[in-house]
Amino acid sequence: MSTARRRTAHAESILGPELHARLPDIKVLLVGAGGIGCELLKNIVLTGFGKITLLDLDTIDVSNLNRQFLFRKKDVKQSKALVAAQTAGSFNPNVKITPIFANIKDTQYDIEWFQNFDLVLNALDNLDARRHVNKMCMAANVPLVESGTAGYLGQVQPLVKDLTECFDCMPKPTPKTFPVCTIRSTPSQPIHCIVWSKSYLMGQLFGEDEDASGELDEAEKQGENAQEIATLREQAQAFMSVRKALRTPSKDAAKMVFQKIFKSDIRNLLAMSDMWRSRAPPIPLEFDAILDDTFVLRQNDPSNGQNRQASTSRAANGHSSAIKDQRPLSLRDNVLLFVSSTGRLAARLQAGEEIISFDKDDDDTLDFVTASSNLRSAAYGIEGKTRWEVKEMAGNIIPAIATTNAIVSGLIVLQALHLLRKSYSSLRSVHIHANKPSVPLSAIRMCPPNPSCGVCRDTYTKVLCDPSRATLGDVVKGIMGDDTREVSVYEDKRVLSDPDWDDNFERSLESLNVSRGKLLAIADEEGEWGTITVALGLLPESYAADAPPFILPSPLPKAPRKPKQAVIPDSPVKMSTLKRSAPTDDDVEPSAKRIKVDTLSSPSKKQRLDEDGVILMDGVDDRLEDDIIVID
Ligand SMILES: Nc1ncnc2c1ncn2[C@@H]1O[C@H](COP(=O)(O)OP(=O)(O)OP(=O)(O)O)[C@@H](O)[C@H]1O
Ligand SMILES: [Zn+2]
Repeated sequence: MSTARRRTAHAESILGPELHARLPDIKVLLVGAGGIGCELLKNIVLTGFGKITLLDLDTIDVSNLNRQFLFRKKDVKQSKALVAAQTAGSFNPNVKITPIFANIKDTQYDIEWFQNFDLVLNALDNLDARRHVNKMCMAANVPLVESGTAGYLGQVQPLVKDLTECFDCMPKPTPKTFPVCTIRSTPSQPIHCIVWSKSYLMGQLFGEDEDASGELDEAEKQGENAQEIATLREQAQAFMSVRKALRTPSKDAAKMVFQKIFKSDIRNLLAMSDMWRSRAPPIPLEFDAILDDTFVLRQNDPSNGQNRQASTSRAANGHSSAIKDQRPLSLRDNVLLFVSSTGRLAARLQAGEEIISFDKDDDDTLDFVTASSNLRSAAYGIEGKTRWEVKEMAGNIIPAIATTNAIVSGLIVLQALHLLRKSYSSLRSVHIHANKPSVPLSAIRMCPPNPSCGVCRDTYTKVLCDPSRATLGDVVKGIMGDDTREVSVYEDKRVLSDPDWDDNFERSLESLNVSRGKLLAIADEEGEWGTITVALGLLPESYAADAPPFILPSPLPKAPRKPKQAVIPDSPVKMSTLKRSAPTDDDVEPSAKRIKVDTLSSPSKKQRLDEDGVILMDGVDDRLEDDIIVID
């Protein structure tokens, strides 16, 4: 037996000769080369897949090395796709892995590009990219295996257009929320202070210069304490001056920010005596006294974690074995960290960075959030957290478990093989509970598509065009042909026209920022007929310059009549309940209302908070599970 034969003997006997012989020619796209992606790449290479395209936008971080076994320390800062392809390529001399170091959302990865593949495997970590790939696969009619893990939990879901539900068939659960005043003025847990610092304070100081009044008006409408809202409004005004200080070279900017946030704002809140009848009032912090070690926060207060830490921190500092990030921080440590991180962030603003938002891997922002959330906690008598803990909580991290990734990756291959065999009745959505030995796996039959899904029920078609010359009207009228129904046209969440407003019809697609890779949705105004979604591609190079600047599909697509109503059973665990994926503004039902705009404005603060998994004002009783923000 030759070496090559011996290498594949097991795979061949498991797969059967027919499928085994096909695998070298199957073109598979693997999106993501992280925890699942590395494991899955190894699996598909060893199974015998021969033509693999591996795409990932990121570079290798030291923190990936504990579970992304295709990477070594020497590879840190290199492209994940390139290194993974190189390492796994050596496992099988017959495999061709094409690595791509890019974002799957880049417009060159359009429907035509997706149609090059027989199968797509997702190994992503965020909802936005997952939804994008789902849409592209539905439009290109390429089967997709979706997957995700969160600690001990995992899920694998094969998705086939017209046969199974797609990733977007079911609305995603709303993120966990906190009422506005819990975040803004009455925190009771460390997480409230962390969310305040990460989502509110960072935005106020280092984010876009915008007005919080809309959000506060809304809070007032919802019946929140009017006096409290008025105070919050005053605070918002005062933020303007500290924002300015941070943007001009000054030694005292950090102290000025400190005085405003931890002294005057707290004093203002204290003035509202009725707020503190049933709650312990916060204590304003004294900058100089803390640095001199003369500040007494709360005497004999057992809940005062940070005073306790203050007394032990000297000892902890002295311990050479103490791990920096896990060291308890005293009040003084937090003030020093606040000053240094505010200084670093201010320097970045002055060097031209316009907006700085929290990123758990950006030390300056992590230090700032650690220090400011701990200082706020101290003022409210809440225990402090170490930098390590803040990173976990603010980064919404559930520790990744290599075993769960390995189980998921194995199951992805099994589902992929069912798809290639077209044994659709064998397809299963599989849920993994790796910490429940009695029922570690549950397999569920696939649900049919949700008839009112705004993604997989669309009729997809393609128009090739020169976006600088073709107009919106060319495409819409061309696709509608002699059909005279009233339609609205959308690109993502933008409304480009509706039956009473067709001003954009004369404009070129380019001027509307609609080009290759974008999708135009033509929706029936009455909602009786399905939506036609047009994928835009480029004209062939040989196309005559004097011919019309677009090529319409032939025959023209016809959307089916929409069913009256749809009731689809929910599946027990949704991919979206799996963590480690930040929700985006897309985190709404697919058919949710769209915004009528010519140019998209920047997201509001409210929206940014939503993206962080926090919606202001909802359910006062919402609680956190294990101090982790379950965000989607
Ligand atoms: N839009 C995208 N295009 C291409 N690759 C993406 C996109 N979004 C996410 N990814 C990749 O998907 C992979 C997901 O892997 P994983 O969940 O293990 O995340 P990680 O970044 O490696 O680890 P962690 O987030 O836990 O530090 C990452 O390598 C990430 O770069
Ligand atoms: Zn769907």
